[in-house]
Amino acid sequence: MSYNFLPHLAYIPYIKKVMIGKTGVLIVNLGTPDSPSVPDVRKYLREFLMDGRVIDIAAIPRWLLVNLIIAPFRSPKSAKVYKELWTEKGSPLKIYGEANEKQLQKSLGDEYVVKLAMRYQSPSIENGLKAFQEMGLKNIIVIPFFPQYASASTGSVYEEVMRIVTKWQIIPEITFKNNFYHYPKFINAFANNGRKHLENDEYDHVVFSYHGLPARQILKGDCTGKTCQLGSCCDTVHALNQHCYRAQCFETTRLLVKELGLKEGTYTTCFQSRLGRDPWVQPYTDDIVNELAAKGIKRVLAFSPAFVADCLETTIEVAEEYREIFEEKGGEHWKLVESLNDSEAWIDLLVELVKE
Ligand SMILES: C=CC1=C(C)c2cc3[nH]c(cc4nc(cc5[nH]c(cc1n2)c(C)c5CCC(=O)O)C(CCC(=O)O)=C4C)c(C)c3C=C
Ligand SMILES: [Fe+2]
Ligand SMILES: [Fe+2]
Repeated sequence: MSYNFLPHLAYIPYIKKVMIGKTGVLIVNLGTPDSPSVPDVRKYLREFLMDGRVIDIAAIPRWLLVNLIIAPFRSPKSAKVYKELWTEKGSPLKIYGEANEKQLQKSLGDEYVVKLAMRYQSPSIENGLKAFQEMGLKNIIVIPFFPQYASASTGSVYEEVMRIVTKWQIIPEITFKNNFYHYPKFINAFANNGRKHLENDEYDHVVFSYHGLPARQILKGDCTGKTCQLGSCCDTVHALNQHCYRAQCFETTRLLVKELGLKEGTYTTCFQSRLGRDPWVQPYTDDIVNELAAKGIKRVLAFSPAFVADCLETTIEVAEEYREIFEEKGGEHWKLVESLNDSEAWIDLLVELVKE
């Protein structure tokens, strides 16, 4: 029997690229504009807000709302704020994401291939997955950088990953990490960042401010249709409300409070970044800031545990805008606890999420 060896030589260039047996780790954050210019911010807001999981109304009214109202009017205002946030190296959300990609790759070693993706703008989920596909990886782990599950964040990342891989001939094993708000490594990492402030300074009150969500998005996720009334029902996480974003946020606060040894009555959970006129999950952070100042509270430490990297929502909204409101109303000191950013503790948690 003759065997022609030569055609196989044609595969040699691919042998370098194909990494059979390795695991791909796609770390995904929300996304940020390419630059703080008005056109780039407009492009980002359009892509972000046209996502039906973010503005969950019918496609035509959503298109009209985003393209005729929100994007044109909000982009110049948001661009101004992004300019304030921007550093020489770019947007903090992306800088920390790129650092995390390198740090996690180093910690995991060459059995894994780590790639950063953004749900909106760049680097895209599509390009990250395409790179994994070309490498012929054994399996893929997707880690959305959102500690608590929400359809608008984690759910949207899942949908985008599935939209892409359903077109593939071979779909490898894919693991999605749904949330990690209750992992001791997550709680300890945030608590340790806060503890440094609490030990060095006096505070009268601690605020835990989470990204808000339209109330209906939570109610739509209630599998029983009657478990969640957005009130004290979110005070515990149990089998029927385990995916309720608001319940997961309250549980995050409880675990942080326990770790920090805070006394009842000295802390508040609230929700920031309301957009539009529909009711969002309550209490609203701006109301709480006003109430605390009116009660004579002078010194507040603020945590933002819905974000794993400092970004517009923390550095500008929590650290600056709420501080300004608080000080205008008679408060004296308002301080944001830094996020997990590029800390070792965050990378340790990511390693646990990959290896568990
Ligand atoms: C309907 C609107 C919005 C929903 C729902 C929403 C949910 C949601 N968002 C995050 C995380 C981030 N959001 C960020 C910015 C941001 N969010 C919205 C609106 C909704 N978010 C807007 C319009 C913006 C842009 C800022 C502005 O123009 O004012 C960011 C910061 C990005 C950055 O570049 O720094 C993050 C992160 C989560 C986790 C979430 C659901 C729980
Ligand atoms: Fe947001
Ligand atoms: Fe709930």
